[in-house]
Amino acid sequence: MLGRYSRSAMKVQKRVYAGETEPVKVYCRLKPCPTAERCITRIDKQTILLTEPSSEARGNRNPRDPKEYKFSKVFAENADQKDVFDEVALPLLRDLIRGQNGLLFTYGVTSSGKTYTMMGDAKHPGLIPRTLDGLFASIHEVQAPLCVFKPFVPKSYMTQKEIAARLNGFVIQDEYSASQERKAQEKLKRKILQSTNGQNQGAFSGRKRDSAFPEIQVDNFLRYSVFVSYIEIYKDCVFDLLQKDDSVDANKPTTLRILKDLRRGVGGTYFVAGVNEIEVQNADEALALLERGQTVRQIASTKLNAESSRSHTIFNIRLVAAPIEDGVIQEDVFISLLSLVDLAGSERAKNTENGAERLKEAGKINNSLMGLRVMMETLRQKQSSKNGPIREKAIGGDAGFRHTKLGTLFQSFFDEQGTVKMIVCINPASNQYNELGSVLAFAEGTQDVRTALRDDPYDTKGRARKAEERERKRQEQALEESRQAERAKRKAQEMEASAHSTYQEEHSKRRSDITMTFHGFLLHDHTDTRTLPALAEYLEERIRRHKQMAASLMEQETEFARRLAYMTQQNTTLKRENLAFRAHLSHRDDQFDELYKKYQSLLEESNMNHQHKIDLGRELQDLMDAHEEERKEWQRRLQEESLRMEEDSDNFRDENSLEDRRKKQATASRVRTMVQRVNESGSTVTPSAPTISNSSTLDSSSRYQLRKTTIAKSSTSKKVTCTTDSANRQPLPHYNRRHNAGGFRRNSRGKLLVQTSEKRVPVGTIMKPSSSVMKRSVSKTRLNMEDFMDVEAYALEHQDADSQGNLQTHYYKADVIPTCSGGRAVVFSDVETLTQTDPQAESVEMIVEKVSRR
Ligand SMILES: Nc1ncnc2c1ncn2[C@@H]1O[C@H](COP(=O)(O)OP(=O)(O)OP(=O)(O)O)[C@@H](O)[C@H]1O
Repeated sequence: MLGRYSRSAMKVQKRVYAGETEPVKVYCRLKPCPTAERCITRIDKQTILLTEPSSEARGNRNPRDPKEYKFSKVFAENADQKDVFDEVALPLLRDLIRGQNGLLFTYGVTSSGKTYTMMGDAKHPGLIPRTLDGLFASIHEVQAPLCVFKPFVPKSYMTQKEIAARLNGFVIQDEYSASQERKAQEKLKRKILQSTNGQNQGAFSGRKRDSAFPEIQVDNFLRYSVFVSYIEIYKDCVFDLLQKDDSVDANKPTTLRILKDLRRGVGGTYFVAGVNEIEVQNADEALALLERGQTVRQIASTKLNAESSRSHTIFNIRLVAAPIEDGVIQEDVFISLLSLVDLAGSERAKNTENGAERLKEAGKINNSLMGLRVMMETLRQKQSSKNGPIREKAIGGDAGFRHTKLGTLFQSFFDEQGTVKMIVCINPASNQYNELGSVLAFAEGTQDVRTALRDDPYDTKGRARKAEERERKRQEQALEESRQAERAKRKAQEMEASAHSTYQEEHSKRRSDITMTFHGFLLHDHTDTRTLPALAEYLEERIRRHKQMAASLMEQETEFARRLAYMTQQNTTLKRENLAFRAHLSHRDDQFDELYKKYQSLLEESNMNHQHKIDLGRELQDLMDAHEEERKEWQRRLQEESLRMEEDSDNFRDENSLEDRRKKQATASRVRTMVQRVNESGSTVTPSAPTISNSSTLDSSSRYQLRKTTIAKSSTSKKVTCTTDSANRQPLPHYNRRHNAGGFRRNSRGKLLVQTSEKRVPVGTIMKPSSSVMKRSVSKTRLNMEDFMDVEAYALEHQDADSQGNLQTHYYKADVIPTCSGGRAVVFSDVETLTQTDPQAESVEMIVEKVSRR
């Protein structure tokens, strides 16, 4: 619960300076109200009275008492924008130029004039355009060239501590690098400004400008630059309204990226990481960016289904300054920030339109506004205790700043970092009564919160100390130089004296020569014709020598002047080279940074790859180990198995050897009886001719019966039948058309080329193609390519001997197919083999012989 606010703040009116504290100043601005009935009356410059409207009071059993609220100043309904600027924003602008941070926000119910106060329009420019105009009017003579101040970019070799100390800060660039970046910066600005398709652009360019600004003292020993950024906070999400990469078109609502990272930067102020901050050189540029931001906001809000007034906007002006010495801007950079905030309208949920989304939105807005109120109240309570802490940090960070994005960004200003001011905008119409009580109570209570200014923000003491130090060094140097000059002078005097004495000696010698000679010229009278010509000759000689000496002196002078000019020229060239070299060096530095970054990332990648390689090696080793294990296991099993088989076969052999011997003996006696019988009949045994038969009639029990295989051509079934003994009956093979003696493509009508061996053994058997094919065949022993051109089939007859020495004739059959390149491909499709054996070789005697040998 928020407590009641006291008015003690009003007592603290005196201006405070660095190291001291001051209360948050709250101003009240009344919006012109056309209706007659109103609930707010301005009593005096600082007081307003809130009265319950008669319409409300009639239905209320307990009518509320009128209540007075006091503020730093109450602007009447007819107060113009300039009045508000002079009273509220001008001191903040002064502070900004003095290096102090400042926060100014407008607060109030929807449509109470917050945006009007902050922005205004071309005819009535609000606080932002006026602040920008005032700022540039003050610093234009001491403005640094564009891009001399460059936002700090962390380098890969910096430690986290070094980075943290300079985050969101600036560095100084040399002229060469600045000129390199200038074009890119201009291009970026153009791109951002053009990206709104010119919508709403330039409304402020024709704004009404004040003829003169109150003079603001600037430090002439500093050089300034201005950077602006513009963000929106909607439903506690931060959006960059100057984001550079999206073109903004009313027909194509843009998507604003959410920036999540709020960080503490240099000087302890919070900033939105990744926000686009643009250097501007005049108020028009800054306002064009502001308008662009507003257009983006309107277009984006259409997409978000939100009205622009449902979000908070923050326009940040950062003034960057650095001392200049001997025309060179020094590295000591000072930054001050002025945040101009247009808060979303505070309204009660019951006043919002129906709809869950709207209620949620209102809830978020009220949350952040309520967060703000809670923060203020906590600070107020803590600070109200005697010698209570001023800084939020000293309070222990429990003031609730970091619960919302808005709170986090406001925190810096309550942390010994600057001045805070608030304008509470009031619509005095009577229908606003219910809203105004809480708004005014909060606004009045906020005045009890104190903030502290930064102590010596431009480090005036430090700079004075440094200036003293420099002066001391300069004096010491001057003293040393004067001593050296004295010494040199003395030496020069000595040298001069010695030269003089030498000269004197020489001169006196010459003089004495002359004098001596003169002594010889003793004129007796003007008719002394002996002395006078000699004297004239002597004088002429003297004159000639003088001329010679003058010419030599002139020559020496010319030579000296030439040398001096040469050295001056050399010096200028060297200076220029030195400058170029420095620029080059800085460029190299940047390149080095880039390369170092790349090197780091490659190193990381290589480390990762190395680790990956180690992991893969380990995996491979594991797999190999597993494989080796498996192989050993299999070997072991194989050994076991072969041992077992050996044992089995030994047993089997033992069992069968007896049986075998018995069978052999029986067979031998049977054959012997047969032979005997044949001998008795007196005839010889000849193998029977092959017969066409469907079955064997031989004794199936005999292991040595003659198997007669007959190949027959059945005219009806065209099947090859194979007769075997019934015990070893095999499944009947099927006839394959390919094996037909034709064997070539069925419908082939082309010629057949038969290649036979030169030393062909005539077989004269069945292995011949069908007669129709044979009629078209050509037989050759040696072939060349042309032979294949007009044939469709090819047969190769090949003969050799088998392992028994029997003749084998192979008949390879192939189709000859033309190829696309005009050649011929030979595709073998079949082979017939005929083995011829001698039936005599298997005579009964031989069998008997064989059997008896076994
Ligand atoms: N002091 C004033 N003088 C003249 N017109 C005003 C004044 N204050 C506000 N207005 C007008 O009132 C209307 C609403 O004002 P404005 O948009 O500034 O309200 P707001 O508080 O910013 O609303 P929201 O919370 O919706 O953003 C505008 O048309 C504006 O021109």
